[in-house]
Amino acid sequence: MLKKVSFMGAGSMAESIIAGILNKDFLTKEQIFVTNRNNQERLDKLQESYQIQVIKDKQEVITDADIVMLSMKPHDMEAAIESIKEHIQPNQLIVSVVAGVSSDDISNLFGKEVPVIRAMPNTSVAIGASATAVSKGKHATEEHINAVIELFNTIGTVTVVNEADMHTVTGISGSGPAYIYYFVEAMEKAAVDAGLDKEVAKDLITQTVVGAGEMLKHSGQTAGELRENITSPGGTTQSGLEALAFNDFQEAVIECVKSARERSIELGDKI
Ligand SMILES: NC(=O)C1=CN([C@@H]2O[C@H](COP(=O)(O)OP(=O)(O)OC[C@H]3O[C@@H](n4cnc5c(N)ncnc54)[C@H](O)[C@@H]3O)[C@@H](O)[C@H]2O)C=CC1
Ligand SMILES: O=C(O)[C@@H]1CCC=N1
Repeated sequence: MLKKVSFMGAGSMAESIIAGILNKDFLTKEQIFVTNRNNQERLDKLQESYQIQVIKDKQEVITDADIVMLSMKPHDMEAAIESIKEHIQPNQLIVSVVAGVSSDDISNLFGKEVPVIRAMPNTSVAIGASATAVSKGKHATEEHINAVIELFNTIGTVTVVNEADMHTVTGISGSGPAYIYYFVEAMEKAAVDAGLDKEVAKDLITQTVVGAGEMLKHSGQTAGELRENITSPGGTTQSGLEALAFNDFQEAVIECVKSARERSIELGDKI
């Protein structure tokens, strides 16, 4: 049973997770503590929005926390860990949502064998719809990973992966929502350019993405089968898909995921 969860980092990911777990009543606002590097205005805003415990003093934030959630950018991790490492106790679990950085490197930064679980959620945690992948570092136990699965299960699905696969996961489901939004932006632009009202376009495209997602989840068919069902020979879909193929859509998406994956590796290597 978690009594206190503390966030080191108060940016968009921390806020999304906090919003999600409060929404689902997984923790109360009295149990969530958050700090950041040095931005009191941001902490005040989070306090106002969620009535959580915002505290400037990093040691105070982590004291007695069952989970310390590292939610800063990779390049800020070293300084953040430096500021708390003396005060971390052996019974405290470190959960890192930071892209790229391995659990071994995190333990090394603490300078002790702290249990580390890595989690790669996406911003859909805010509405309880994340696809989160989790992996266990070598000093973490089954009990540790189960606690983290339970937390992220309240705000979406959870898949356990080997840590070596975290770079790929980051490239698909961590960054993934942004690719979908980029695709939607392009669809909206095409619709508006063709004279459709912006709001009408937005509503139609949004429901199209939601419906396609539901079909992927519930129809029992593969993406390829679902696509083929829509594609009448000589019809509009075929014509549209041919334009995508002519413009190297698949290659672009494959490059996109490869590039994100490689960046995750690079971010980890910098530690
Ligand atoms: N934004 C996203 O969709 C996702 C982000 N992530 C990971 O989450 C992490 C945070 O990302 P964002 O929230 O987007 O970044 P952000 O830039 O919005 O927030 C970073 C936070 O870390 C704080 N910080 C920096 N140095 C610190 C220190 N020394 N001590 C305490 N706090 C410190 C900053 O003040 C800020 O509040 C990144 O490592 C990213 O890889 C993971 C999955 C998805
Ligand atoms: O862009 C990033 O580095 C982070 C990791 C996954 C999503 N956002």
